[in-house]
Amino acid sequence: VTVTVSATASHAIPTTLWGQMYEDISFSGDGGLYAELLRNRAFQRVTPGTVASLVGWQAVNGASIAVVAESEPVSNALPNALRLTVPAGSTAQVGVANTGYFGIKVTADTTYKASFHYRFPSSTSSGSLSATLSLQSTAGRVFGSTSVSLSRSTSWARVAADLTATESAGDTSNLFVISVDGAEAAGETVSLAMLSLFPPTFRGRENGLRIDLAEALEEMGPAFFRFPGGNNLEGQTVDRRWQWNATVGPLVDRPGRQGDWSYINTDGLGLLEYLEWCEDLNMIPIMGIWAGYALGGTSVPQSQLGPYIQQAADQINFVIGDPATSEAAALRARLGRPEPFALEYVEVGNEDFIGSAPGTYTYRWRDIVTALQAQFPDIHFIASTIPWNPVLTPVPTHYDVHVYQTPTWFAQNSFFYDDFQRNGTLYFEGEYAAISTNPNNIFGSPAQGRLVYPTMQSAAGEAAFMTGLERNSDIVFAAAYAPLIGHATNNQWTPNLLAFDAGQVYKSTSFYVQKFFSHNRGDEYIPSTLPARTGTLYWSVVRKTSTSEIIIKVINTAATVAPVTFELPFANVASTGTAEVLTGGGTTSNTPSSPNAIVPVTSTIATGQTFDYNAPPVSVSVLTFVAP
Ligand SMILES: O=S(=O)(O)O[C@H]1C[C@H](O)[C@@H](O)[C@@H]1CO
Repeated sequence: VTVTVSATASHAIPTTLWGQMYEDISFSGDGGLYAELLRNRAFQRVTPGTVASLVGWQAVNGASIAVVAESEPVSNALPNALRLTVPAGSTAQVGVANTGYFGIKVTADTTYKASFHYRFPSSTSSGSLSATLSLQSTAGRVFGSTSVSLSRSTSWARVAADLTATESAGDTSNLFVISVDGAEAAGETVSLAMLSLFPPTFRGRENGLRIDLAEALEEMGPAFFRFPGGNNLEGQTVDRRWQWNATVGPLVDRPGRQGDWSYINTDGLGLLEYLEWCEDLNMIPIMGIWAGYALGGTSVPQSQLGPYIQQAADQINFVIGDPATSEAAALRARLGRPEPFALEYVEVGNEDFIGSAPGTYTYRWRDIVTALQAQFPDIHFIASTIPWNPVLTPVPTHYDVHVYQTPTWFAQNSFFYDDFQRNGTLYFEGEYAAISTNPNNIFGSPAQGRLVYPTMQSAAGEAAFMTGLERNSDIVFAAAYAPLIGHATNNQWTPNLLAFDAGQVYKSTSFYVQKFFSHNRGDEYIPSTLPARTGTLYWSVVRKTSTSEIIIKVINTAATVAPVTFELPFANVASTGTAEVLTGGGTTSNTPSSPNAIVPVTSTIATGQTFDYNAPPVSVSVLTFVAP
């Protein structure tokens, strides 16, 4: 194929084009990006006395443990506590252990920050009781420990201590243990609440993020961050929706909620943490507000939307409001952030094209946006229905389009936006991923074609589609693969851009494609010969004006080499450039057992006003060279 590149750019590429969609799904937040190591740390939303109430916890050396509804709870938000009773006659170290979120990684010379609230409901003895906090293997090998002194007060007290591991554990089957001397504490009962164990966090932020996951997300070079969902914004019922005000302030005041992906969310990673994360990575937030529809099918009647619109206004004011005029903004100031954050985009709901949602979105969108646009005239509100269906007023300026499909669909639909009318509307390709090879059952099981991890074929299909998003970035202002993160085995959705377990992060083929495009976005699009719409070879040409570089992305979805000749109209094209190439077997994935099966390879290539490039079978190539 010969590709003739035009001399002039057609449009500027929005700096917001490539970013991340995040929600707590497949333990991507609790147990993943959020660095808290203890599972069920505050017994939030559990029913005392049930087996589920003790998930993550186990007795040590004969202690009796149970989650109870505390007669005097540690806070209004946290009604439950773990009651630990030391049996009479014991001489061992007796206590309770947490197994973490499917394991706990222990690294030598690392300091962990432990803390918990406690009280002795019926203190029979006086004086203080020494307790040992330790990190140990399930076989009892102690990697690090420290001791704290518990005053035998009947009212709640908080203890915090650093715990340094002196050796690394061989695997992640480890426990965090709180124990007391059985003889000294025989017969005594202590209540434990709001327990926590943090490893070092990304940029050392308190209540922060797991370093290896955060660094992988940073490596992608995202321009925006959409949160808090996705389904996890919506709730199965109205009262289970995500509520911003329940996710800010001291952890002891955060009640948590039943998330929409089968597990309880601690909400320890909350609105303020999301906003600080956006600033740390220089990402613009695309913030979701709840829009009156719960996933179980309930829409709030139009006459009852008022309080929810007010809650959304407060959420926005928490982000950008003036502490002098908004209570929500004053709360932000009290939490240490008087100055506003940057916010330009607010998405109204999520996937309101499902079930009965479109029918009520007409009034939900109208009443919400009419009220909020008046209060926040500089915010762009994004509609989450199918574009133009239903017809909405006020007319949306932005739509969020989602698609989960096969690798072939993505390659064959890279011209999806070429035929869209240019009427000022902008599009957010808010969720897309090749998730199955079975066009007749996209959302089925692995046995039915569902991908467990991205493959080279799925990544190449997505890359082909992304050349179309780049070509149409005059109307596509942002795009994100979804889901972003998922636990390798304990998940509710596959494939995920990043997989992880307690020990490490696994970067997928699709992760590298997202990184390729994000790091090589360029700032102006240069038209060229159009690829065949339903062929197997796709490309896009951009210019990075700051370095006078031309960047050509070439995607070959065929199993055979694709020779391409590029003809450039520029005078001084460098004679050599670099090629970053991701290629491998079409069905090959990076997995926990083969984490680096397919990784980018960089090489030098010959370039010039006219040059040839052989795109390897099933490959994504980024060719970069200077052409001043
Ligand atoms: O069940 S789905 O609707 O397909 O769920 C999808 C779409 C939804 O926005 C997101 O939360 C989820 C996976 O990323």
